[in-house]
Amino acid sequence: MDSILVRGNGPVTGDIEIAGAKNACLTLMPATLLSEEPLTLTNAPRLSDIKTMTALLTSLGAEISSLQEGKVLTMSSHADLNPVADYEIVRKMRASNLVLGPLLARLGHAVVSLPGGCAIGARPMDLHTTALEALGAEIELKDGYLHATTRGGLKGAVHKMRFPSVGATENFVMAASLAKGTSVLENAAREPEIVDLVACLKKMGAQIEGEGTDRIEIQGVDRLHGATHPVVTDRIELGTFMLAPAICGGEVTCLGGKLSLVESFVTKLNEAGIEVTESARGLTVKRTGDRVKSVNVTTEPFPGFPTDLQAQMMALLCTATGTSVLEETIFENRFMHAPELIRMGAQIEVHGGHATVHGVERLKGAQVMATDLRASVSLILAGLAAEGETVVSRVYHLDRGYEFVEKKLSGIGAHIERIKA
Ligand SMILES: CC(=O)N[C@H]1[C@@H](OP(=O)(O)OP(=O)(O)OC[C@H]2O[C@@H](n3ccc(=O)[nH]c3=O)[C@H](O)[C@@H]2O)O[C@H](CO)[C@@H](O)[C@@H]1O
Ligand SMILES: C=C(OP(=O)(O)O)C(=O)O
Repeated sequence: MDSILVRGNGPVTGDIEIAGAKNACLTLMPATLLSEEPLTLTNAPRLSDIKTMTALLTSLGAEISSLQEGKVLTMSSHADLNPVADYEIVRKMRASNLVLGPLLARLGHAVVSLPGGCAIGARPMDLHTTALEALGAEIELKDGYLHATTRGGLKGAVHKMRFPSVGATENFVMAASLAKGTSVLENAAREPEIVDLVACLKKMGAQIEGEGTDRIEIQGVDRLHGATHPVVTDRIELGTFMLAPAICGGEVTCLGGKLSLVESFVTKLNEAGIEVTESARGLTVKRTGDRVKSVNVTTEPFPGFPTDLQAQMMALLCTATGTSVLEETIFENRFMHAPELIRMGAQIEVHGGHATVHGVERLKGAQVMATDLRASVSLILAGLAAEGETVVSRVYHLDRGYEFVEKKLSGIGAHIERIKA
């Protein structure tokens, strides 16, 4: 397994290009199952998760070509589709569950392996199944697979979720696009990736209103057609790279970055003493002072502070002046980077969903292990702020969500290299 070697760094400067969003691409790709006509995505990120979704959709009968070094994906689901999403692929990636709604809508039945828990939490599927049941699906768990059927197709309905789940919102919206009549989802998730999915579905002929609010209304149509759609900018990759100058000092412009994607995150960066300015090119981040100030952070559904930036923010706060408290409200086990940061000299106490970080002047390089995707990049960021060398092992997690990370960070002057296994 590859590792990443990072050396403590001086200030970073320059431009860094932000890719299309993993979490948008992973819901846009299954939308191909909703139509017989081709769906083309541009600005796709080059990630192992995208390869996993490609393998899953191919196993279901979709034809996918990857063009322009993976930046363009053309997909077509005109063939007879296979309704079974096999455990061997689904177990690799939680987002595989996003084929459930589209398969059900297109075929009237689907058999999708339960994705199971993962390092950051149990991540059940009840919000997905109850949302699809509201549309008339009958869903049963047998041998580790969700067996979903409809009698006479999906029917529009009003459904309120107990929590604004991102994935359940996406499955509901995709399924309801081909249901008979009007559907309303209340307490819907509002993430930009959902707005992006709806923008694409509308290009395919879907009739949807309210995306980006907590009430989405969908008027079902008989069929959807082909479309071409650019994947929205990855706000998590954006936030991650914005932290490089915040941690090392310097000035970096994240090309394509938009304030509207990362507002709550930028509020916290500003509180910590980091300057962020928006221009037509992107977001420019500058750290002028010596050390950042401590800030308290609570993760929340969008537009709140994203859980997917909590680990990286913790890396920054390890060297802040004073004490910060990070509260994780989305996932029950998302502080696994804390013991690794402690190996680097950080002073962190974790109690349930709270982590208290007492800032130290400097971290020290160490051998650390990546436990999940965002944890891995938080250790790289911490390594850039540390004295000496840090080796982050198990970086296959990193490759799920960050394309060419060594190249992108070296481009702004970071000392980082991959050690091939
Ligand atoms: C591919 C993708 O887009 N992944 C993102 C998506 O994951 P994902 O769509 O899985 O996240 P959800 O919004 O569904 O999960 C949020 C919370 O709801 C719980 N829950 C979810 C579904 C369910 O049926 N029952 C239930 O209890 C989860 O365990 C979790 O505690 O949103 C998360 C929250 O912003 C991000 O961290 C992930 O990066
Ligand atoms: C948790 C994440 O992804 P996934 O939902 O695909 O596991 C993430 O992107 O940080």
